Amino acid sequence: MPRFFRPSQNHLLIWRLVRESFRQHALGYGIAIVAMLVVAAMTAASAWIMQDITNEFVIGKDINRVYMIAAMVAGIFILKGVATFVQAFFLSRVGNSIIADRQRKIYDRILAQGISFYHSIPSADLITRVTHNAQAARVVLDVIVTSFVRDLFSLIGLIAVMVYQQPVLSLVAFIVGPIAIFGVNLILRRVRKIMEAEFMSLAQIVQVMQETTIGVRIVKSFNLEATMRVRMHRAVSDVERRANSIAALEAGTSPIMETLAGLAIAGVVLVSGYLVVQGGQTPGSIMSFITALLLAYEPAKRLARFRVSLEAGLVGVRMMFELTDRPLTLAEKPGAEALVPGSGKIELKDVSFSYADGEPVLRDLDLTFPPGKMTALVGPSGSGKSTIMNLIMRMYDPSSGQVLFDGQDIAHATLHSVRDRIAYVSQDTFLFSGTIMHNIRLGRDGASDEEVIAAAKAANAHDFIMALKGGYDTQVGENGALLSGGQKQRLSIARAILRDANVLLLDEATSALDAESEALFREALEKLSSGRTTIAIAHRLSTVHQADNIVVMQDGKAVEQGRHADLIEAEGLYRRLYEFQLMD
Ligand SMILES: Nc1ncnc2c1ncn2[C@@H]1O[C@H](COP(=O)(O)OP(=O)(O)OP(=O)(O)O)[C@@H](O)[C@H]1O
Repeated sequence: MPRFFRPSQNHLLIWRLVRESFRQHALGYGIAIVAMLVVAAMTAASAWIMQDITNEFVIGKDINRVYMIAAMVAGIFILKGVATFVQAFFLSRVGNSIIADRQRKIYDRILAQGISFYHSIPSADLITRVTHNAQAARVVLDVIVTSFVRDLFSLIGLIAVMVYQQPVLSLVAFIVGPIAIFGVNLILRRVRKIMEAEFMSLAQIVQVMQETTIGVRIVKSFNLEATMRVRMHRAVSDVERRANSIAALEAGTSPIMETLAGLAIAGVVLVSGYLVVQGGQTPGSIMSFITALLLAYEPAKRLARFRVSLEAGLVGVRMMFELTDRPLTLAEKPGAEALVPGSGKIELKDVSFSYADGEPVLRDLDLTFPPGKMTALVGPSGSGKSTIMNLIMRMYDPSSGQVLFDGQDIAHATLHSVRDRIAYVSQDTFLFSGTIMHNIRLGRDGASDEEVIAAAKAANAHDFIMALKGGYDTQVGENGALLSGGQKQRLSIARAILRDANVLLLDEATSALDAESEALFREALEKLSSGRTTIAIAHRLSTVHQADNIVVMQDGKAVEQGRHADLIEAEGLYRRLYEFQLMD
């Protein structure tokens, strides 16, 4: 797991989280903190008043004082109840808003990342982070606020009562505290390790689930149910085991605390009994002291466990900052400007490129894609065809050289303006959840229903859409599961037609369509490509026949160029590919 933060930097992590969150939610936290201070004060007051209760009842026998004390007791508890409500209400509201906020921030950052980021982190890991890490931020802040304000101030108030009432007895209680804290801290290191491992197992569950749903056809047809079940059950058991370990560790703090507290309280009872019986002290003071001691136990216990709870949450917070702090893998240059629209001429000038630290995939490539013409890219698998498209869409920047749109280097343009010029029809059509209307309209935000229908007609999709029961309002299912391959392709053409960009990138599907679908698709494509700068990764003979120019790629270089007939005549690589019925 990549780590930006070492454990010793926990305090920096906490400080950053607290600073960012408190600044944004100052009012909510302010109200919750005031309410917590009231709770702390009322807790101390309830211990204090035990003195009066005991003394007046046992010794004073004054009925008017009893009324007054009863009223005070009622007042103290009502005030404490109201303050507890206010504190819980505002803390939850702020907490929920922090989760929502963090989720938005994590998602926005992920969305801003370049494509290589997505290849470096498994999607299941990202999904788990969006859901769990934001929760962790809330947990950590809740622990900090309740511990440092409510518990700490309650404890201070109660200790003040204890010391005031019985300074000597208080010493007995104070010896025990540090021992308990030391014992609990021994547990810390293991909590951190287990939490990190638990996160990985959670991501594993999401991953198996994703693969099961996306790959359900393969799972079923290859009888992979048993294999998937084993993977899932293993991941689930891992999470279960780790959750149990955490529970055991957290519960492990209780015996330490209970034993020590029991000993302390027994000691106090012994000494105080002696003081009352032998020393002639008033029972009221002792009662008040013992009440304060008993009430101090819970906040003291929570404070002692504070670091265990914090550590568990910090694992998620650390991962969250690690994700949101990651530099963008592809960013706009400062002062980037929108491309000035032109005829649609695209050039690659002396372009070399390699993915990450790998071998060069493109080498000193010079290519020109003339405006309004169709260029077919052909070549053996792995020769760099898709990489050329990636660079034209600026999914990556070249290692050296330039990609020019109408003479302008796209590395200096805004990403939006580059992609706005392009309509991309990918090999595997991707449909989003929603209706057919929605899916086509993604081509151009704000297009009217009529424009969508016109695009569908031009893409030869209108007739099949109308034959569906729901027409344009038919839900396509996850990634278009309810449509055929040919139908999905025509929808993606409709989307590209609607986009009306002057550059068309077409990554032709390798899988064959039936003759009718193929004919409908091809006709739609011809309409789409006419008058646009079209670059097609071609797997079909019909495409290369239609192309104005064919670029033959091999090992990252353009080894041949020309029209179909010329290349056949040249008897080079193209001819061999052609004789093998083209491409891969
Ligand atoms: N994201 C990536 N990270 C690392 N290497 C990659 C990545 N994508 C492609 N490659 C490598 O780059 C080389 C060129 O790949 P590219 O996809 O451009 O070839 P192609 O000609 O489109 O192949 P095909 O016709 O099989 O799709 C291949 O060796 C491939 O393994």
